[in-house]
Amino acid sequence: MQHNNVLILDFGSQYTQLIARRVRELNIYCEIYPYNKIPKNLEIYKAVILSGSPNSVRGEAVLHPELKAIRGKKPLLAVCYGAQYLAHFSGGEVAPSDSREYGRANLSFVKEKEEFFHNIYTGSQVWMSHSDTIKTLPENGVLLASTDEVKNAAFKIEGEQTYAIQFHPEVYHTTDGSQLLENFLVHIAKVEQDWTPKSFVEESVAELKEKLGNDRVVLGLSGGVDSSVAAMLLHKAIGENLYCIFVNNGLLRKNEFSEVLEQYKGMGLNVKGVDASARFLDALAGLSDPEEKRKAIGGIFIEVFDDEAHEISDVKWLAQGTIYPDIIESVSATGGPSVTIKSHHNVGGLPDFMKLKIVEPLKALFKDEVRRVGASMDMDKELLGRHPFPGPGLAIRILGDITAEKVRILQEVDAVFIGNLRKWNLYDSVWQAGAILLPVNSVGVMGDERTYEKCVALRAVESTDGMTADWVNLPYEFLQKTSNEIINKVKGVNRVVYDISSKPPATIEWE
Ligand SMILES: Nc1ncnc2c1ncn2[C@@H]1O[C@H](COP(=O)(O)OP(=O)(O)OP(=O)(O)O)[C@@H](O)[C@H]1O
Ligand SMILES: O=c1[nH]c(=O)c2[nH+]cn([C@@H]3O[C@H](COP(=O)(O)O)[C@@H](O)[C@H]3O)c2[nH]1
Ligand SMILES: NC(=O)CC[C@H](N)C(=O)O
Ligand SMILES: [Mg+2]
Repeated sequence: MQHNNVLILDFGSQYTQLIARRVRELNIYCEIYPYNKIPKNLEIYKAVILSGSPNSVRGEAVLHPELKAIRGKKPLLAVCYGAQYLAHFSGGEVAPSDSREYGRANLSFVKEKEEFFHNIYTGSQVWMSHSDTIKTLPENGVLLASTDEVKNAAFKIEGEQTYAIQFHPEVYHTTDGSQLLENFLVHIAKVEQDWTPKSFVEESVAELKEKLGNDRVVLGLSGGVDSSVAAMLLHKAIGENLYCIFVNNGLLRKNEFSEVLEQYKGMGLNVKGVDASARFLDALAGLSDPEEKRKAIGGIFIEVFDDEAHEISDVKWLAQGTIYPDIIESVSATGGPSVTIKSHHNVGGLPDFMKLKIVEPLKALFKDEVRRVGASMDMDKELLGRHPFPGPGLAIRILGDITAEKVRILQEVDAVFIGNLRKWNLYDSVWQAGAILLPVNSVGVMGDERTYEKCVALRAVESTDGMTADWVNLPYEFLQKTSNEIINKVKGVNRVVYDISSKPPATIEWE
């Protein structure tokens, strides 16, 4: 994209995505690349940021970026590991600090009249997370700020637009972090703040027109935010050549298939609803292992898509609502293999027999940006505010094997829970919510009779991107009413529990 573009080089810090978010919040476009996969077309980047890292510049696991084409040639901001790297390999010294420094600190010295610290003063709170410390500055280093514990908390290199900070401007607890990034990017590097949802729509539509021409495209539409926004963008670009397919996998929420189809009617999209519930339920029969269930569902999704694509003559492309976190998660900074926690049904590419090319118009956006892009196209607020819902649907919320009866029970429970969240005006303050059907029966007493029925768990989390999450402190009264209503209304359930686990160590979905 021909924007004022910022390059973030990732050394594996858990905060790299946050740097990108903070930069985007300044309406500046940026991209993350692994430190050892620096893009060749460097001319499009107006500034470069080096992230932190779990590695140490002193150990054998030091990560060496190739900075020849960057250092001294482009404005450069080095954070934590990045700062240590600049110090250690340019004539300074990095050593283990006497005590590890995690958490809050305050700037005790800030060099006056420095553009880098414009509007930031002594006392400003910063967030530290390091165990090495910069003992001496590199050649031509000029001290810009200190804390009580860390003398060399910020420095610049005389004669270059190179700045380095030991603390993390990207985390919320660094109070003036955004100001600092603005000082560097806008005031020093002169990057323009021209990246807005509206400009994104205009440019994407133009790019899609160019790329797709008169080709036909199929898109899996799920009723969720990502695929709906992707559909609107594509529709603007290629109109009737976009064929949307919404699959009823029999694992959707109660009435979701018909409601979502209805909702799409007003949007001018060309949507086909395909009821494949029997195929999915057949494929799932007898499976109770979470990964086996996920793989079976992924397989049927592909079969259904393939069948549908064959119905339309001359389809060339498959469009997907993939978003940025999906991409970043699959590239590891250090190139090492990361373990598979869950096989997402939509990740992993297409089998060879499907000869379609992939188009992913949202692959550079975070979820909240997708919502803003949707809003700038005047899409329905309710649709944009929908909680994420996993493609494998209720199958990963019914622990163990799946039967039509279990799906029915869970649909009813979920409908009461989500309905009540809406009634109590809690829906929008929760990032995602759902109910889980547990594979246990427990004893109860209803109308003087013994029952031996199912137990359900309710889960509601707050999060920004689903990578980490915490359970929501829902009002007791809400939980009480909801639990009552579920047990009274849903035959087969006699116990309700509330999940109070954060992610990590738990995940949002139970399977
Ligand atoms: N029932 C479905 N029918 C057709 N395609 C689907 C269905 N469920 C999921 N998909 C496809 O899988 C992709 C990934 O699903 P995912 O849930 O991550 O995104 P989403 O549904 O678009 O948005 P959200 O995260 O808000 O639920 C979707 O973008 C869509 O292309
Ligand atoms: O489209 C999807 N296909 C999947 O296979 C899948 N698995 C989990 N999720 C959603 O991802 C987010 C994180 O979920 P976990 O904490 O359970 O990994 C949560 O928002 C989950 O709902 C999925 N979405
Ligand atoms: N957050 C970081 O970048 C830490 C850098 C280095 N691993 C240290 O512990 O000092
Ligand atoms: Mg979804």
